[in-house]
Amino acid sequence: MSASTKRPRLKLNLLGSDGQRKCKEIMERPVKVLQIGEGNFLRGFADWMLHESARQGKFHGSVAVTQPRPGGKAKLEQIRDQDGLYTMITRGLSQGKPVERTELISIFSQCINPYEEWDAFLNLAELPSLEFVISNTTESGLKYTYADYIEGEPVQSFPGKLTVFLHQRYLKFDGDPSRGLIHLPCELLEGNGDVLRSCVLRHSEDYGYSEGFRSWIENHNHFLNNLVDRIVTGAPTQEEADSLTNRWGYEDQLINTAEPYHFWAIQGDESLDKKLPLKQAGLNVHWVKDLKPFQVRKVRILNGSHTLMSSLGILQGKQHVRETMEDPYFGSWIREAVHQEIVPALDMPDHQLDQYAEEVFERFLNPYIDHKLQDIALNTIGKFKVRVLPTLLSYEQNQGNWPERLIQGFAGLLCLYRPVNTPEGYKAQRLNGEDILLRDDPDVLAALAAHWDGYDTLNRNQNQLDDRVAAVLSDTLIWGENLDAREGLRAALVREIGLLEGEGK
Ligand SMILES: NC(=O)c1ccc[n+]([C@@H]2O[C@H](COP(=O)([O-])OP(=O)(O)OC[C@H]3O[C@@H](n4cnc5c(N)ncnc54)[C@H](O)[C@@H]3O)[C@@H](O)[C@H]2O)c1
Ligand SMILES: O=P(O)(O)OC[C@@H](O)[C@@H](O)[C@H](O)[C@H](O)CO
Repeated sequence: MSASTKRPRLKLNLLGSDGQRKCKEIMERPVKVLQIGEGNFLRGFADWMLHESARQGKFHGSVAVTQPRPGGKAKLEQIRDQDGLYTMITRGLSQGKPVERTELISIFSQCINPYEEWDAFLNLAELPSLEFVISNTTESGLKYTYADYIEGEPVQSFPGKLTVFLHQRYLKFDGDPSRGLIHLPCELLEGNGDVLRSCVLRHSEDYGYSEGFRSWIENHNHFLNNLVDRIVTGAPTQEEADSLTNRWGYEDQLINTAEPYHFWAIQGDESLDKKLPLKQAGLNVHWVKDLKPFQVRKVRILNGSHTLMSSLGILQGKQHVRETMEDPYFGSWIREAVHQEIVPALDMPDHQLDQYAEEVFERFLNPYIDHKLQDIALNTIGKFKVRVLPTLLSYEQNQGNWPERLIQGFAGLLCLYRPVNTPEGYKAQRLNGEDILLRDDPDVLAALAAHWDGYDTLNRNQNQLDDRVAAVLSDTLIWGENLDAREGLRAALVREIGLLEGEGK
């Protein structure tokens, strides 16, 4: 029997009178935010920020949390069961020093399952206090999916549900411009605000809503493009959870963990910080005119170095980001790749980028996080095209030669992605001969499998390798362009692949 089964579940009445008073003081504030999504990320990011601002007496509101899809009601029930309370543990290194903070988050005042409580969900739309909609439904949730709306029945998709919700608000307040909402979709898509707005407009046509409604959406609702950045790692191990249960005297089923670093860039006027006082609460939130530099910086440096290290690291038998960073060879290699090749290829002041890169390395070395390379490697080809390839190409354009380490990373990707179709899916071999499953676009994997079919690393000659690399690089289905037309790229890759194959023997 685990230690946790002997203890009561976290509830308001388990807290001392001071604890209850502090939590209630926030939870009894009017609902200002509709939250669509109850996942780890939002609870470890936006809710944690709103709680901090509320705790400081700056944000005078609370959050109504709702689940975004019919499945997964368990998490919402856990939230309800714990009176909306959960514990947030922030830990890692900050400026080289270990940081650990435990906070009880009490920002949820309502908890609604739209698939069972459709009317209660729509009633939230009529609240005069409501100002914001914050969502995170992964990249799969923020998209248009045609579906009819049958009055009284819940809409399945997130944008479809939001459209009906907004229509209810429009009718309730007779299209009052001041009742429009501010939308912050946190999904990691470029132009996330624009995407959500266009989904809502398409659904409003599908549902036959009036021109007046569409104009209210376009003119009086603000869909803000934004970029979120924080590594939120969710529940701790069962062993640690049991030990915390014993220490606290109650069980919290919703413990969440995250790194200290947090960053939120929102494309919008800074005056909005009066309504959503996050920056003034000292949080690392930036209201910006142009989100693009922040997006490029994060995608090329943080996500780019993740992607770059994942293929080479997996090929060489590494498991985690920290382990890769701590390896004397790989650790220096990734730092040099960022400072000497990624940063110079970006059209931004180097000192700011170098500083950001150092923060990223510190995050990668977080002793509390085991971030699996194989998780990062999910859909690597697509990620490589967005996160690494543009850097490689602009470096060559600016400097007139191919960047050594990015070419090595690309060669690593080409060596790993020689898939063989098996009953379990497309598999590849590491340098030590071990099989691993590749999780990528099946059409791309099939094309790569065909290009490498029959290739034998032990008995090939230079021309055979050259031919195979030419076939892969010129495949526009894989890269979206003929990369073999880029002068010198094939030769540089063939050289590095030759070295990697030599190492593997
Ligand atoms: N965890 C992190 O460190 C981190 C950091 C930055 C961004 N993100 C992004 O946040 C997203 C969610 O991560 P998480 O850690 O909260 O995961 P999670 O599994 O805890 O939560 C996922 C949430 O998305 C919803 N969802 C999933 N598929 C959906 C769909 N098809 N339609 C509607 N809703 C759907 C789930 O119901 C749940 O609310 C990821 O896509 C990730 O890219 C995560
Ligand atoms: O989440 P993905 O799969 O798109 O990318 C893998 C990592 O690069 C990513 O999760 C980062 O850790 C995250 O984007 C940090 O904010």
